[in-house]
Order: sequence, then structure tokens, then C-alpha cells
Amino acid sequence: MGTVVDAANTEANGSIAEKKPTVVFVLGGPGSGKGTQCANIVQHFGYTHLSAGDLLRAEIKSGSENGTMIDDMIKEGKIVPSEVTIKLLQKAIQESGNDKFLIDGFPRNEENRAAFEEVTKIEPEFVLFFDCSEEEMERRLLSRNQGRADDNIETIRKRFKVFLESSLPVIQYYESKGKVRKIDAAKPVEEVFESVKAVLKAKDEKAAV
Ligand SMILES: Nc1ncnc2c1ncn2[C@@H]1O[C@H](COP(=O)(O)OP(=O)(O)O)[C@@H](O)[C@H]1O
Ligand SMILES: Nc1ccn([C@@H]2O[C@H](COP(=O)(O)OP(=O)(O)O)[C@@H](O)[C@H]2O)c(=O)n1
Ligand SMILES: [Mg+2]
Repeated sequence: MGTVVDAANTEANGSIAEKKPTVVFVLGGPGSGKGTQCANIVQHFGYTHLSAGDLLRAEIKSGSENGTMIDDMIKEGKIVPSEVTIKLLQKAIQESGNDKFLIDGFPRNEENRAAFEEVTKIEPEFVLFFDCSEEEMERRLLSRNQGRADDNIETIRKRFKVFLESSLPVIQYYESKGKVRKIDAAKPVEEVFESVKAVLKAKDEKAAV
């Protein structure tokens, strides 16, 4: 005790503040490759991958009281109220034992963003934005073959509309704060990962200075 680190973690009221986890938001349209690239990042950089969509799908499977509501919203491509999603994210963060997270597919609208900030007081280090044409994303979603209830052309069209109307403004918000690292996600998986690595290495090098 009494080290410089302890002093830095001591708030003005004298309590020891818990160190906030490092968070990178991973955003991009449906099918842009967020999940695929997060799996690669986990292998190389020691992050824990938290997919908001995966957590919501697990919640449906668990038979929770919110399950039917979440299922209905996913089938319509709508965004589940942040209260539900943030609780799932917080639980996963606590249970992980890690302090570095890739939060994939969240925040997806202004309500998600503002509520997460308000509840957790966590600011993302940066936002990885996977930029890809709708044509390519549609092709990928229609051949994803994971048995997802929302990978059909009707729901895909709704998800694209929600992405343009609700999710892009969140990316623009972080852009205005200089936090967006845009990646050309239309290239093959390995090439996209080269771009991702360049961004993450730049962060590590900065942290080491
Ligand atoms: N760069 C890529 N080129 C071609 N197919 C890709 C690429 N990245 C991902 N895919 C495939 O596209 C589908 C959607 O990828 P996924 O990672 O699930 O995207 P997201 O999480 O953004 O919806 C998957 O079947 C995946 O294997
Ligand atoms: N923050 C989030 C993330 C996903 N979701 C829901 O989960 C669906 C699937 O999200 P996902 O991130 O797994 O989808 P992909 O972008 O990976 O294809 C979304 O279309 C929403 O209905 C949500 O409501 N809120
Ligand atoms: Mg995904």
C-alpha cells in the first residue's frame, strides 16, 4: 500500500476506486465480420470477446422472463432496450476475471450508448468500425448458416435500415470525438485482420510509451 498506483486509484473522498476495464467497441453493419475478427483478436491480444447479440440469444435459450420479448425483437431486427443488454454485459464483465473487453455489436443506438456511459462510466478506448457494402453484407448473411432466426432476407432488410438510421449515428458520435478506427471490411478475412492488427498494435505501442 501507499504506492504511486494506490495514490492514483484513491478518489478525492478517500475510497479506493476500482480500476476501470479497457473497452473497445466493435461496430459495423450486420454481416460486416465483427464476430469473425473478434475471434481473431482474442487469439492474439488477450481480450475477452462479448457479443451483445450472443448474450441476448443465450438469454432467450436460458428461458428467462425476457426471452420472448428479446426473441420477438431480434426477429424484427429491432434493438432490445439497453437496460436488458447492459445487465447482460455487466454480468459477463464481472464473471470474466479479465480487464480488457471487445464489446461487439454494442452500442447499437443512442439509447444504448448513453445508458452504458451513465451506468458504467466507462469510455471506450476506441471504436473499431468494420465498413462494408450492403451488397457484400447481404451475401455473407445469407450464407452464414448458423440457423439464426434473423438471417433471412426480410429481417436482413430491416436490420440494414436500423443500422443506417440508429447505429451509424453512434459511429458518427465517436468519429466526432476522434475515436473511430475505420477498417475496410470488404476484403478477405486475413487482409481485414492485418488492418485490425495495425490498429491494436498502435494502441499497445502508445500504451508502452
Ligand atoms: N472478410 C470476410 N470475407 C468473407 N466472408 C466473411 C468475412 N468476414 C466474415 N465472413 C463471413 O460472413 C458471415 C458474417 O460474419 P460475422 O463475423 O458473423 O459478422 P457480424 O458479426 O458482423 O454479423 C460469416 O459467415 C463469416 O464467416
Ligand atoms: N446491442 C444490441 C445488439 C444486438 N441486438 C439484437 O440482436 C440482433 C443480432 O445482433 P448481432 O450483433 O448478433 O448481429 P450481427 O451484426 O452480428 O449480424 C440485432 O439485430 C438486435 O435485434 C440488440 O437488440 N442490441
Ligand atoms: Mg456478430
